[in-house]
Parts: sequence; C-alpha cells; structure tokens
Amino acid sequence: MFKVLVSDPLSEWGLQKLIEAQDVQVDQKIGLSEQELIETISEYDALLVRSQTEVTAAVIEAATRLKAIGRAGVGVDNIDLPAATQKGIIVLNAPDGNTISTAEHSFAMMIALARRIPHAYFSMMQSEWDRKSFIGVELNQKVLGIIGLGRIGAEIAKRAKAFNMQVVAYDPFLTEERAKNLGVQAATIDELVRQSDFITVHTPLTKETRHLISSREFELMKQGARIINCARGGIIDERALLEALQMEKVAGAALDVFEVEPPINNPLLDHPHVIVTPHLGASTIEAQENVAFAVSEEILHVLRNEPFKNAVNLPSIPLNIREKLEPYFNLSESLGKFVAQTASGGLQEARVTYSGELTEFDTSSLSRSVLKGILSHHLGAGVNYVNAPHLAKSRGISFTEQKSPANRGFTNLITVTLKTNQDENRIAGTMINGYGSRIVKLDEYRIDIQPKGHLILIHHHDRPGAIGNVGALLGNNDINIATMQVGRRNVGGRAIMVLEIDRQVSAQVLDQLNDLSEIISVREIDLTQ
Ligand SMILES: NC(=O)C1=CN([C@@H]2O[C@H](COP(=O)(O)OP(=O)(O)OC[C@H]3O[C@@H](n4cnc5c(N)ncnc54)[C@H](O)[C@@H]3O)[C@@H](O)[C@H]2O)C=CC1
Ligand SMILES: O=C(O)C(=O)COP(=O)(O)O
Repeated sequence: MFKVLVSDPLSEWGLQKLIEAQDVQVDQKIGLSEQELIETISEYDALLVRSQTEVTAAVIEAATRLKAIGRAGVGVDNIDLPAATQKGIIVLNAPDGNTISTAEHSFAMMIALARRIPHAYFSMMQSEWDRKSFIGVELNQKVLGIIGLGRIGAEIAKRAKAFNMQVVAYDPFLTEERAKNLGVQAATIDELVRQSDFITVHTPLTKETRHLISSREFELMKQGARIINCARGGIIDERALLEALQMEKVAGAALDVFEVEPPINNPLLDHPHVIVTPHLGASTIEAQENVAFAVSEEILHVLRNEPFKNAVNLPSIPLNIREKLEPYFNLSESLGKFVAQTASGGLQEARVTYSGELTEFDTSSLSRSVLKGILSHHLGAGVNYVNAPHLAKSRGISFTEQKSPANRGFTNLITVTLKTNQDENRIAGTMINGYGSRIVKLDEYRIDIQPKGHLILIHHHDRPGAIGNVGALLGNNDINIATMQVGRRNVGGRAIMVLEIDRQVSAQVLDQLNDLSEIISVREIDLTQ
C-alpha cells in the first residue's frame, strides 16, 4: 500500500482518483510546520503540495521512502529541487491546469488598477459617493509589456489584443515565428520597459529573474507606468517598486504575490496606488480541479512505475518520441548493468554511442537509463533516473553521449564503453523487429544473447574440451544451461562463452569454473532486476 500525504488544500474532486485507488492511502494534513513535516514525512511515498508547504532540504533529508513530490500548480520554488534530485525524488507539477485562471486574474488586476476599482469600492463602503477621486485610464491603444511569454504570458497577449492594446514581449526563448503568431512585437527588456504603459511579469522565480525589475528598470520606465505581478514575489524588487511609487514614476502596482507570503509589515500594502490579492491567481474552481486531477494522475503513474510526463527534474520527452524510445529503455539499462559487472576497479568514465535510426532522436533519457544500470550495480536501489547524473558527477565519473553514423549493419545500435582505473569494457545492443532486444557485441566479440536472467561470462582459450568441461561442471552441480553463445576472433586464440543459466550459481561453483584448464576468467552477470 502506497501512502500519500496532502499538505496543502487541494480540490477533493481532483484528488478522487488517488483517494479511490485500491493501492493508495491518502492522508490530508493541512498546515503542518516544517518540524511536523520532518517528523511525519518518513511514512510517505509521495507528497502533494501547492505553494504554502515549504519542502526544504531538511524535509527531503527526513523523507526516507519518498518517491515523488507533486505540485498542484506551476511554480516549484517552494520545493528544494537540488535536494530532491540528489535524493532521487521525482518532482512533478501540473503546468497547464491554471494557465487560464492566472491569465484572467492578471487581466482583472490590470483593469482594476487602471480603473481604481478597489479604491472606489472601499470609498463606497465608507458611505461615500466620490466620483472625482477615481479617474482612471483606458487600456485601449496602450502598450502592454509582457515579460515571460510562456503559457500565461501568451494568454494575456491574446486578451490584450481584444482590448486593442499594442503588445511587446521579452522572453529569451521567444522565436520570431511565435511572436508573429501571437501578434506581439519581440523586444529586449530595456526596450520593453521604455515603451510600456503597463508591464506584467510571467516568468518563474529563478536566480536570473530575481529582481529582474529593479531601480535601473524603474528609471528607464515611462513616467506613470503601471506594474502587475501575478507570477512570483521577488521578480520585482519590492523596495525599488516602493521608491518608484513614492517618486510617482510608477502610477500604480497590482500585486498578487509577495517576496514574503503572507506579507507582514510590508509598506507596499499601505500605499494608496497599490492593489493586492492574497496569491489568488490559480484560485478558481476550474483551475483547482484541473491541477489536483492532473497531479494525482501523475503521482499514481510514478508510484505504479508507469510513464509520466511532467517531471520538472527530468528532461521532458514529447509523447511521439517517448513511444519510439520506449522499447530501448530496458535494453539501455541492461547494457549498463552488464558492462558494470564485467569491469574491475574504480569507475572513471562511461560513454554511450548511438548509431542508426537512434541518431535522429534526443537520446538523453536512454543515456540516463544506461547510467542508472551502471551505477545501480555499485550503489544499489538508491539510484534512479533522477539522481543518476548527479551521483556520477559527485563521484567524479565522466559520462558522455555521442552519435555515430556508422551503424555496423544494425538499424539501431547502442554501444556502452566503461573505463575503470584497471580496464576498459565495451558492450553493444540492438532492438530487432519481432525479436526484441539483443546484446550483439562484447568487446571485440560478436555474440547474440537476450539481455535477461542469470548469465555467466567466461573468457577462455579456444581449445577442444574447454566448452565441454564447463558444461559438465555445471551439470554436475545441477545447474541447467538454457542457452550458450561462443565468440572468438581467430581459431585457437582467446574466446568468450556467455551462458544463460536457470538460477544463480554459488561462489564455490564460480571458483571451480575458474580452476578449469583453458579458462582465463569467470564473471557472473545478474540481469534479473
Ligand atoms: N499567482 C499565481 O497564483 C500563479 C503564478 N504562477 C507563476 O507564473 C509563472 C509562469 O507560469 P507559466 O506561464 O505557466 O510558465 P511557462 O513556463 O509557460 O512560462 C514562463 C516563461 O518565462 C520565460 N522566462 C524564463 N526566464 C526568463 C527571463 N529571465 N526573462 C524573461 N522570460 C523568462 C520562459 O522562457 C517561459 O516562456 C510560474 O512560474 C509561476 O511562478 C503560475 C500560476 C499561478
Ligand atoms: O501554480 C502556481 O505557480 C501558483 O502560484 C499557484 O499557487 P497556489 O497553488 O494557488 O498556492
């Protein structure tokens, strides 16, 4: 039974799939302190949060069985991603579910700011009828600067066009084609800041975007510009914003998010030209159902070892590519496991080479599988797709991937070379239509074996009787040989045998094999897990 902890308020409807799953127990414990979370997290296989729960390094450290953290929303800045990645915990989000709600909220904030609706409402609540103090401005024909033209930014752009605004956008990943399709003018951040009457930010909060709008940018702005932040507190420098408001450089600001939430003693809240909401961008019935449903599904997939899509600490693979690569995952991992078991000494370098049709794809996910296979031989079950690159790096193992046009007669080929401080070993495998995966090369020897089960790899001298002696010895020890492959380069030279056997052999039998004449070395290869 998997145990899932929900530590922020999530839509009950959205959670249904998880609650109804026979193999899952869901506990909802809302508003836990960091200490309480640390004390309880070791019971859980998955944790589901929104933006309130701070999933700190200390929480992750205490999470001994956690496989996944699900974020019912977009921003994952409340989760210590490096700590999760290092521990091999998959962090998932629900990036599409709250786009429209947040875009609509940003637009609502822009209009409320332009027409001073909250101030007018507050005045009427004081029994006033003041029609002079709340003169606003139109959006019509104004320039809207959008910083971060992702999902939400793009929805804002569409709506702004309907209001007859001229839209300029800054996003380092904005292509000319996308700008054209959305009818926006691409600009640098300085150009955007200089031209815009309204500026709205829609980037994630990262090292690069922290204080993206600060004193320098406020100085460049048009007199009387208006600012909207419904993305993350900290993208706009709050101190610089307050100064710009006090100097009347900025005519108003609409804020849904703050550097510290909830904001305590934040002077911006007392400024007459600031309007605020308590991080409500995603707070609609629709968005909450969407994100809770999406993240519940993803958590179920991770727990049940099924494919999932929205991991933020794993490279994302488009569905059509994933379908093409799917058959290669087991092969890649088995090649890694196999070659690691043939090596002696400390690992130094691993290289994966893709040939044939595989050169057309982004194969980084397959490389992760190879690396997982290699490292799991040494480091056990703690290695997974998420932390394998980190573990290799932290142990000084260099890991490279390359593509080679030479396919050596195979329509696809994955070759793994593993270098240690004592030797270098190479293995190659392929997928054959209708036959599945095969290991086709070990160092310089051509072979043909299925990468599965218990295997014995023997290096020997190619002399009469060598193979018979091995067969007899295993037979005498009641070990059945399912298949056997022999490879040699020249008659009477060095050769290899790969035997598939029905069960694990004892160390004693391996020693006896080693002692047979003509045998150079014996290795047991376990590909059962
Ligand atoms: N107030 C709320 O309740 C909500 C806030 N958000 C916030 O909105 C942000 C945006 O969400 P989406 O549009 O769904 O994400 P997205 O990933 O689709 O878009 C983010 C865009 O920012 C761009 N970007 C990254 N670094 C940049 C930089 N230095 N300068 C300019 N652009 C940069 C990216 O290229 C991307 O196009 C989220 O990261 C989240 O923090 C999201 C949902 C609800
Ligand atoms: O999805 C996001 O990034 C949000 O900021 C929404 O936050 P929330 O889930 O409403 O706490």
